[in-house]
Amino acid sequence: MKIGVPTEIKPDEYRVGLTPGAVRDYVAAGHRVLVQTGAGHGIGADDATYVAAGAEIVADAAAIFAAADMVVKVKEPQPREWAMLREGQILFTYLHLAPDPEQLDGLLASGCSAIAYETVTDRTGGLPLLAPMSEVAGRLSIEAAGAALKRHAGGRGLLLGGVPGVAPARVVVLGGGVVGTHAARMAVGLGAEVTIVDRSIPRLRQLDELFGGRVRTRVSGIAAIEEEVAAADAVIGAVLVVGAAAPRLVTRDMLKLMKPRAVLVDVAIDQGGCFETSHATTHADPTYEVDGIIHYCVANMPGSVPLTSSHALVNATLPYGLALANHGLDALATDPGLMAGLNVHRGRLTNAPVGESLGRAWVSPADALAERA
Ligand SMILES: NC(=O)C1=CN([C@@H]2O[C@H](COP(=O)(O)OP(=O)(O)OC[C@H]3O[C@@H](n4cnc5c(N)ncnc54)[C@H](O)[C@@H]3O)[C@@H](O)[C@H]2O)C=CC1
Ligand SMILES: CC(=O)C(=O)O
Ligand SMILES: [Mg+2]
Repeated sequence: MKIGVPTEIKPDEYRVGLTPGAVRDYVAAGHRVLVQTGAGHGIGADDATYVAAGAEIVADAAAIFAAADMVVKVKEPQPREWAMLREGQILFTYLHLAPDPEQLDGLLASGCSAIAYETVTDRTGGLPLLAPMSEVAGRLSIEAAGAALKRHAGGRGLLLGGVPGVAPARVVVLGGGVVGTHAARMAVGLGAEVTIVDRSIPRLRQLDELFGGRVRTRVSGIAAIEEEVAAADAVIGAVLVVGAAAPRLVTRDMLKLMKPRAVLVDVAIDQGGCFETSHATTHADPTYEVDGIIHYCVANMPGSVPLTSSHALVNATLPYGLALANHGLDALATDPGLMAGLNVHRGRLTNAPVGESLGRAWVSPADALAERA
């Protein structure tokens, strides 16, 4: 199979879909890998390094999309990329379709088969291709909160950990999954007072054990969220309902209860955001203010640490990518977790939560594959 790796074009996105190390594995398995010139710039891997790994360098994205049987990316395709996808081609990348009907229409019109990293599942129901970036984003979320809390940045002027004799900041984490756990770990490490809110009581039990009583835990609900948000200096939005638009847990009215210049970091913004007042921002201009509350809503947080992130992502995607390269879409039939990743196939939407979030018709991936092989 011909594997295409275009340069990422989302603003301030420095990750790359395949590292030179991963290229070696594809080439060793008998595949050709076409890499756009400069695609590895953000991780310090120049064209010569990719060539040494066995890749062929291609001048532009159009040539990659024209030649590749499978395009391997990081971020959701941008409008000029939808236009280059075609029938029979596999797209393997993050998609985050629930808040993005225009992208869905672009993918449906292309006829491609699009597999979303964020809906691939493993045997335990975990999200193996989302988890590494959630680890990164969870850790970064506390750095973002700490930066936004600084007075010159518009925040309350508070140090997350305080100092002896002065109370630390109160950090509330909504959602105790991968992002939430890694955010809590960083916040606890810095000495902040941390509360994790989740709708799953078994998950809260695990977190209580994991942190040895060093975090407070609360069951999610309107009253609990209102109380916690009112007391918080920083709130990290880290909830997920797989594939679906994020639940809007913090309403605009709740902002009025908050301390002036407190900070909201909406990591869940890639699924539409869990604060009513969230809209996506960029690394170049990451924050804005609503009713005196600072919002940070960067949808590609791991893109700012591409060396860590590209390697962590490719470590996880490589076995799945190789299975697709070796067997094409037949790889889905033998791995129900990879089947769950199929969001679009030859003009059909194949993910139920995306369909329900957007009010669109959908069919199961297996039915779509059987109907339109
Ligand atoms: N902005 C960015 O750059 C990045 C964003 N993300 C996003 O972060 C979000 C979280 O991802 P993960 O931690 O991997 O998901 P996860 O599935 O590991 O954890 C989500 C948690 O949210 C909880 N939850 C769901 N509904 C809830 C509710 N109503 N109240 C309280 N808790 C609720 C679940 O029980 C679960 O524990 C996702 O939207 C993901 O795409 C991940 C990486 C990078
Ligand atoms: C998961 C995601 O949105 C990212 O890594 O950018
Ligand atoms: Mg997006």
